[in-house]
Amino acid sequence: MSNFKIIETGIADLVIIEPLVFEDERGFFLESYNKNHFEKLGLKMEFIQDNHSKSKKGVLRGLHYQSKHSQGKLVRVTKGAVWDVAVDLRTESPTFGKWYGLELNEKNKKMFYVPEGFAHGFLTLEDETEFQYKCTDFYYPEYDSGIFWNDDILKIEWPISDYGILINELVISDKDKNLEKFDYEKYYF
Ligand SMILES: Cc1cn([C@H]2C[C@H](O)[C@@H](COP(=O)(O)OP(=O)(O)O[C@H]3O[C@@H](C)C(=O)[C@@H](O)[C@H]3O)O2)c(=O)[nH]c1=O
Repeated sequence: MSNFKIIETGIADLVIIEPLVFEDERGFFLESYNKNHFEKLGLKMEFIQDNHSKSKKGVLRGLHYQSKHSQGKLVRVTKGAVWDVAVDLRTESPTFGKWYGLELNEKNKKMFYVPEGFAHGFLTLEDETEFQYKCTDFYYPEYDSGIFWNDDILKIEWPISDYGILINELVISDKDKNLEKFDYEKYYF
């Protein structure tokens, strides 16, 4: 018996994790990580940094990766909602350059494991969205890298208008507005 259910995405190692939610008259309880249960499901990783960000609706963060010290990230939303995206940057992977996206929100309580060798980003769909994640490596600003969110080759289908967000009202950091294009010839990982 596991407290977690794994859903495959079609991209190797990139999985959706549904925690078992125990509800009662007080509210709910869930395990957001359990080393033993994860290992029994084939998810062997060691987390060494936890992060938490809060964003208003229409914020787009990403697509980020570290060129060295690549981070695996176990991501989830504890308040609000995001549309979360991972891009396979593993040069030898049959799905190199492919992306997968899904909604993570406080109701569905889904988690997403984005392994090392991927770029990651998200769009917030509600105000006051809180995003929390565990990482398998530390943050190294000198290796902080990324790919432009609206890259012509990746063609990520961000559900911007579906949520009544106007493209020219997206809130994106200056750093993220100036990220590189995706390059099939580049060796990422
Ligand atoms: C990511 C990070 C940032 N910082 C600092 C640097 C900067 O001054 C401030 C904000 O950083 P950023 O603008 O890079 O934050 P943000 O855009 O939220 O970065 C995050 O985006 C998502 C999509 C990811 O996948 C994460 O791994 C991370 O890259 O926080 C840390 O001190 N440690 C960290 O681990």
